[in-house]
Amino acid sequence: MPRAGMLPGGKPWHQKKSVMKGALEAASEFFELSTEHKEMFASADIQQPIRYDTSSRDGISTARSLLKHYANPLEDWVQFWPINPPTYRKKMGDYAAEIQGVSMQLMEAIFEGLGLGPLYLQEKLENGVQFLALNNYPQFSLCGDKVGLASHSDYGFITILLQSSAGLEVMHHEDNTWTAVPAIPGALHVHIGDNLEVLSNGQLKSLVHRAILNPDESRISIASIHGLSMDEKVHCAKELVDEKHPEMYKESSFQDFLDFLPSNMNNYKRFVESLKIDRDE
Ligand SMILES: O=C(O)CCC(=O)C(=O)O
Ligand SMILES: [Fe+2]
Repeated sequence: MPRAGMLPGGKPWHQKKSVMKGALEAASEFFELSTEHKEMFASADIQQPIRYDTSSRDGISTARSLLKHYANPLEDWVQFWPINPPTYRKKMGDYAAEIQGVSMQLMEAIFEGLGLGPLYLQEKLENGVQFLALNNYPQFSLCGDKVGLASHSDYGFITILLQSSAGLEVMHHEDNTWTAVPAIPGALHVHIGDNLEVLSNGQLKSLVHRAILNPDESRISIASIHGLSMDEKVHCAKELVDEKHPEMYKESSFQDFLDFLPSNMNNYKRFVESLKIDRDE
């Protein structure tokens, strides 16, 4: 077990806190620059496989802007990251590496809890996808929509989220009500994604969440999504399937999810619902 004052991953707490602070600074500087110099970010600075987007309604930029890029292994992806602000790659890289370590420790504990052993899928996760989604939300204004990001569940096994101020809300499975997740300085929020629901054969459920605009200030969140590599299929762990607990979900890969998204997302609250095997047929 981690000692008090330490997070899994080894570094003392105060060092991790400064890594988190650095990531929020880098994200905030990136979004400031990208708003001021849209043309620069539409061309040279941003290449595939990185995506920068901003949405506006009736010409007013009410909704979030976002930057998405891969992060693991860092040495393969960092070359695609923004070169401006100049500190971006260092600060976000330190954060990404730290969080990848934290995710490995959390996955060990989760697999142990499921009875699969702490080393289950370890190598595949070490070489798996880490996907960073940086979100920049404007302050809530009375004329706009209060929802900055509509309800969804994340793909992958777990998401580790850092928020600059409050805005994240999570939905209870039992009654579909929303609870706000407080923004505690230096705290990370972790939730379960669709892959872990499939792998655990339904023992764990992916969490539906959304982002609400903050009435007092603009807000940044950094979601780090952890999963297997792009084409690797995730299926129910065979150790968790028996006569009493038949396989509940079809297998799928990250790539299947990306292919599914554009046309189907409106039909399902969570991607994982499209994978459910109907046993009444
Ligand atoms: O901004 C937030 O708090 C949530 C972000 C999120 O859910 C995502 O990027 O998938
Ligand atoms: Fe999410």
